[in-house]
Amino acid sequence: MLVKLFPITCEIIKGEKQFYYRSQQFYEDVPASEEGMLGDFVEICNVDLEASREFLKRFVGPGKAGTQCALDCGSGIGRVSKGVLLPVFEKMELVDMMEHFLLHAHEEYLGDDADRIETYYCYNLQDFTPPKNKYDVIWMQWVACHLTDKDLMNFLMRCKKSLHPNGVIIIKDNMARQGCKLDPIDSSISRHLDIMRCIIDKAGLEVLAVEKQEGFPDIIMPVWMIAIK
Ligand SMILES: C[S@@+](CC[C@H](N)C(=O)[O-])C[C@H]1O[C@@H](n2cnc3c(N)ncnc32)[C@H](O)[C@@H]1O
Repeated sequence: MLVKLFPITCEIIKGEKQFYYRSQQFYEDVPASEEGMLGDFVEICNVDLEASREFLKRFVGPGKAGTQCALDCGSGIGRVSKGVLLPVFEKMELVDMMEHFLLHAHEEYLGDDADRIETYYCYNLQDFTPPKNKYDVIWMQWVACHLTDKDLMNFLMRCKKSLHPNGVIIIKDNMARQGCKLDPIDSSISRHLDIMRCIIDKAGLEVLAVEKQEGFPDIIMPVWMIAIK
C-alpha cells in the first residue's frame, strides 16, 4: 500500500529541488523595491499594510503576545517590517534567502529603524532553525507559498519552539479557491485554506483566527491572514 503524507504538493510540484531552484532563479532577477516585493501590484501596498496592522493588534498587548521581538520571514527588503512590525516591536530580526534584499533593507529601505534589527539571516526557511524562546510574533507573508507542505510543516514546528509564551505566528498568503495551484514562474504554490489548516494542525499548532484581506483587485487571488499559536 502506498500512503503519501502530503499527497497534494507531492503531485503538483514534481521534484522539490527544481521547485526551490526555480524560485531562487526567479528572485535573483527581482529588484530590491516595493514593486519587486509585490510583483508589480504596488498599488495594494497601503491597503495590505493597514489590514495587517489591524489584524496584529488583536494578538498583542496585556495577557497576549509581548512587544519585545518579532521575526519577519521571507522579509524581502523589509516592507512588512517597516510598515507593520517595527512600529510595534522593540527589536526585530529578518530572514530571507536573497542577500540583495537584506542588504537593501539594512543600507537604505529601513532607514534609522535598521538600528533595531538585531540580525539579518540570509537563509532558506526550509534550512533555518530560529533561536529558541525568542519571539513574540513570527510573521510569514507571501513565503509559506514558496515551501513544500512538508517543509512548511517542519518550519512551523521549529517556529513553535522559538516563540515566547503567548507568542503567535501570522501567515498571510494567497489561498487557492480550491485545491492547490502552482505558479511555475516564481515557483509558488497557493493552497486552499483547509489545506493550510491541515498543515498547521499537523505541526501541532492551533488556529486562533482567520481573516480575509479586503480591498484587493478581483484579479488577485484571495489573500488570507491566519493567526496561529
Ligand atoms: C513575494 S516576496 C514577499 C516579501 C515580503 N514578505 C513582503 O510581503 O513584502 C517573497 C520573499 O520570499 C523570499 N523567499 C522565497 N522563497 C524563500 C525560501 N525558501 N526561504 C527564504 N526566503 C524565501 C524571497 O526572496 C522574497 O523576498
